[in-house]
Order: sequence, then structure tokens, then C-alpha cells
Amino acid sequence: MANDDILLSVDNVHATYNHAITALHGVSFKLRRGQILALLGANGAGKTTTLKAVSNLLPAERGQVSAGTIRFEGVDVARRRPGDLVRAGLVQVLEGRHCFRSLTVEENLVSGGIGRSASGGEIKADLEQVYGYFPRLKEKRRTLSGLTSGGEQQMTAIGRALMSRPRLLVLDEPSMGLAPLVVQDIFLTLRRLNRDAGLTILVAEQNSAVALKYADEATVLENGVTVLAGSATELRQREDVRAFYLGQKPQPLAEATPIPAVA
Ligand SMILES: Nc1ncnc2c1ncn2[C@@H]1O[C@H](COP(=O)(O)OP(=O)(O)OP(=O)(O)O)[C@@H](O)[C@H]1O
Repeated sequence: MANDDILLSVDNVHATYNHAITALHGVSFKLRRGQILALLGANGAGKTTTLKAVSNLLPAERGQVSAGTIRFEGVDVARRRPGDLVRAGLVQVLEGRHCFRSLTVEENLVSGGIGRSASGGEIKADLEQVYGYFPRLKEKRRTLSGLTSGGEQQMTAIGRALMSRPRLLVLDEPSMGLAPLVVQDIFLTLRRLNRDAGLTILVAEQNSAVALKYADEATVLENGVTVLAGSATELRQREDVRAFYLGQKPQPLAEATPIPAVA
């Protein structure tokens, strides 16, 4: 893999909360430009902690990366404040969507562009692009976000992230609490953003079936450790992944079969 191709590299990352709870002890993966990478794992596997480490958000929760490195475009993210990472193109949509409930959908979207010094015309053009990807948001643009559905709030949160023109969009469980058709709709739009606009995407998901359907590559975490990585097609075909992550047998991979270490 040529180094220039790699947008994000996570190397043997360990992370703790309160200097006491070890949430990650050996997470590694690489994300190439223009790809969608799914981070899979059960409850508590360490997906959210990994994403927060990538965006350098752990210190806000008394957490820290205690070993290993994370590089975005070759630069160690630990050296950059979260706001600087956003301006550099690394933007995260946090778990739970977090829209401003008392602002309209459009005001939420515009708030995503505030960090970069864009002209009114640029903001308008970006808004139209977001509406092109999410026509539902255009219909709801004057509605308070708190009065929109969970799916519309997820679309608003993604649209708001797009307004800052990311190069890497990081999403934490976008499917959470949404109906299957809405989830398909959101993932189809993510794939359009990836294929048409070349947006690189890192998405943590418990819904392995949908994530493996739309991702190019996937990495599986168990108890804070990377246990498996490969193309989404390869993973979909593996017996152990089908059994545990696609819903047939309640046994984590590490207990099911010995798994070769990830390079
Ligand atoms: N703010 C925090 N303070 C202390 N421990 C935490 C904190 N956040 C997460 N943890 C612990 O870190 C471990 C990994 O949690 P994390 O939320 O990263 O997993 P996850 O794979 O995202 O799970 P879920 O799918 O349930 O969100 C868990 O044991 C969790 O209890």
C-alpha cells in the first residue's frame, strides 16, 4: 500500500479512561483515500473510543491514548486540537446525532460551515449540495430539528458535517435506533458521497450486515483489540463472521477460532 494513499493510520493504539480503565489495548488499521472502512464490534468492543481517539476527543472525557499513534495525512492527531482537525478535514458525526433541537434543520446545517471562513455564496452552494444528497432535508429545512424524526436528525447531523467540507467523514453508529429502510437510505447516500464526491469514510457500526454491504474494507474489534481485518467481501464470506456478526451464533471470534494477528 503506497504511503500517499493512506489518509488515516491507526497503529497499535492503547487508550484508558481516568488512568484506570483500559478501553483499547492494540487497535490497528489503515484507511486508504476514497475508501469506506467499517469498524465492527459488539457493545463495549471499543469502537466509540477508537473514533474519539481519531478525532482527539478523548481528553474531554478524561481519556487518553496511552500508547500507539494515529496519523491523519501523516500528522500525529495527538498534536492537533479537535477544532484544528476539523479545519484539516477530519470531521466526526458523534453517536446519538446531537442536533441543536431548537434550531431549524437549515440553521443546523449552516452551523456546520461556520468554522471555515466561507462567503454567503459558498455556504448557499454547499447547502444546495447537501439538499441534493438529502432531499428530505430540503423539505424540512424550516422545521425545528427537535421536531424531526430520528432518521432526519441523522441526515441533519451528516449534512452539518458535510458543510465543513470534510476529507474524512467519521460516523459513530449512524444506524442506531433507525428503521431498516431509513438505514439503507442513509448508507446508500454515504456510498454516493463516497463514489461521486470521493469522500473517505470511517464508520463504526454494530449493524454488521449493512456496514459490510456498503464498506470496501472492515476491521473487527473485540475487547479493545483488532482481531480481524480485510475486504468487506472477504469478511462477509467468512464462516466465523457470518456466525457471530451476521447473527447466527453468540460467540465472539477470538473464542471461536484462533485468528492470525493483523499486520
Ligand atoms: N467516558 C468513559 N469513561 C470510562 N469508561 C468508558 C467511557 N467510555 C467508554 N468506556 C469504557 O470503554 C470500553 C469501550 O467502550 P466503547 O464505548 O468505546 O465501546 P463501543 O464498541 O463503542 O460500544 P457501544 O457499541 O456500546 O457504543 C467499555 O468498557 C466502556 O465501558
